[in-house]
Amino acid sequence: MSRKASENVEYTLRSLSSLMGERRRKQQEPDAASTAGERSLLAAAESSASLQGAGAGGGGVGDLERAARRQFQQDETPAFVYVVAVFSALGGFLFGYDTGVVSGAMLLLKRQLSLDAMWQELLVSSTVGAAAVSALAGGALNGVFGRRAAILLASALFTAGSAVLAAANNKETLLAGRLVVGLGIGIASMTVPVYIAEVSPPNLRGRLVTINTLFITGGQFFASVVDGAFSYLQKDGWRYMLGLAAIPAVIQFFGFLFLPESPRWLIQKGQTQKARRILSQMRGNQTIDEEYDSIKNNIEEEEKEVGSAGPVIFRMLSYPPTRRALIVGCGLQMFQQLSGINTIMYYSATILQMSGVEDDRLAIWLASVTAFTNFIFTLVGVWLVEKVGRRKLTFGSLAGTTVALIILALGFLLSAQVSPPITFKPISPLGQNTTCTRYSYCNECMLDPDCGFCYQMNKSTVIDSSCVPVNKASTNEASWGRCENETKFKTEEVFWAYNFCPTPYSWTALLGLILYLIFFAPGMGPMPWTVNSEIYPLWARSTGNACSSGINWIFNVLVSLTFLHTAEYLTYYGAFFLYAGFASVGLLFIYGCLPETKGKKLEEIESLFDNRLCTCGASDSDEGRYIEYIRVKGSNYHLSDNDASDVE
Ligand SMILES: O[C@H]1[C@H](O)[C@@H](O)[C@H](O)[C@@H](O)[C@H]1O
Repeated sequence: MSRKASENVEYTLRSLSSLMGERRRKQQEPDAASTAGERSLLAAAESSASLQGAGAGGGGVGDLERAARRQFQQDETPAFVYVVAVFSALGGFLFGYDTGVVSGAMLLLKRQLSLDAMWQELLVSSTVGAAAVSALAGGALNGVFGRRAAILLASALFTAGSAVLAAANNKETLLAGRLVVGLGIGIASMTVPVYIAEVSPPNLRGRLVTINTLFITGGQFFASVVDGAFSYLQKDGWRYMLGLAAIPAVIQFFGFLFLPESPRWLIQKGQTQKARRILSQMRGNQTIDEEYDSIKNNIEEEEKEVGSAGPVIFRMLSYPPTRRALIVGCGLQMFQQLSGINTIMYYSATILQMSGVEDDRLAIWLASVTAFTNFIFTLVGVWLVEKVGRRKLTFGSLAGTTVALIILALGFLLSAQVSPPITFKPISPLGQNTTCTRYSYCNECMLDPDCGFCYQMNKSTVIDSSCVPVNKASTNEASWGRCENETKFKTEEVFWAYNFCPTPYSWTALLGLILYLIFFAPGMGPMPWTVNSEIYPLWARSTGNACSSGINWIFNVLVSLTFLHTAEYLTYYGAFFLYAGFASVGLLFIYGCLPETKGKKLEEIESLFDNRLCTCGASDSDEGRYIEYIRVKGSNYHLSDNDASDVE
């Protein structure tokens, strides 16, 4: 093929790709029209290329294009990108570990340090509260100091917090340690998905960001195993549980000393030379010119369009596409928490006990089966995200979650309906007033956190049942009476139920629990994080993620802190019906407002929010559309005129 012909083709394809890569200029321009425009441009380029090829001696350009296409398909993502993703996702692991481990640690801690209910609650929720604050503040941190610095800070906080916790000698020090760890979790939760999204190639972005949630659920599973293992070590077992997190934190810290900054952030800060080098490293044998140009053009255009004056959050709110993206991002995070995932995880031991598992330790181990199910099905999400896309995966997942919540609620409802009556009212020892002995049915007794149900079994019927106060130091036994201790359980042949009632319908709740995790884990678990990492333009990315992660943590605290009270007022089944109601509203929201971002370049995604909010359901037919950018010629690494600024 003649040189001239090949130059022409390169020119045509180059102008074509820059035309397509260009962000939508007019926000009023309808999506469908421009899509059609892009399609016809592609077709036009293809026909002009083959015409030129024919003119230049037959089939040359066709060959060239085919070769380019082959090359494009063969391009392999360098292992380095995976290394970077895995090291970053250690942040997710720590997030999961530190939020998961506390329930097991608390069982031992409350005995050893005689913690009352307020202190127990404080130690659990202080971490989540601190995470909310630092996630919100993490936006500014990320914007000014970069993603790498934020991740380094998060791992330093994790390490310091874990060391303080392992060495703590009183509850105040424990609280300080939990706060420090919480600050680390918040920063990691908002930075890691952004960082991974910014270094990933578009075709792998969803999968790599979803790996972060896989690490979160992996951390929760590992925490439950550690809890089980150290629960045998009654004295100081909690020190190991809380302190072990320092190991992955140190690994991440040292790893990140050698890992690079996000090239997109560097370009934004004008360090273009360094950015090119890192981008080349991340893309291996693929050309980076087009990606680099498109990031750069994008930043310049955005600065022109949105300006750079005033706080980012105000600019985001006054610019319709980012305002819509923010609503979608925060909405997704809010509905993730409102569907009750953390209540399910936290109370899985209780739900399992309800289904007939009476041994406490067995329930702790079975809770790790719950965490394992959450982990394994997140893996299904990692596999599905690039196949079915974010929108279908999230919608399908939430639909299944809603059904599972209804089954779970029905399980509790049935159990309450056939709740065994209280047939035996013991007299409390002198000076011990209690409300427990006033209840007439087990389900009333179970909803009172101060009381437990003590009963005997005659074949499969509950007999001689009473409601008595629970031992404050251990919910495994009553504070007095027939269920006072293990020895009495044997001599009196009684059983003790705290937080549940023995009924023949408990399996329904177990079925609901399993279905819940199977549906929630692949979609609603990871997608809010994944989608948020990609829907904001660069200038708004850290702030957007800070806000949405903050919302996630705020709703996390609200839902988990209010669960027991909600259950007290609405009963258990009422609480799960309420979550099912929230999840149904979430379904409408996702159907109407969540666009598909699969396969798109980060720079193109903003245009998905050009249209009025809640019109996404209408553009479903466009979902399968995929535009492939092919560069025929180009070099990976060269100095451009403006790059002289930061040559090292
Ligand atoms: O995506 C994660 C994941 O689903 C976890 O299991 C849950 O505990 C978190 O709250 C959530 O943000």
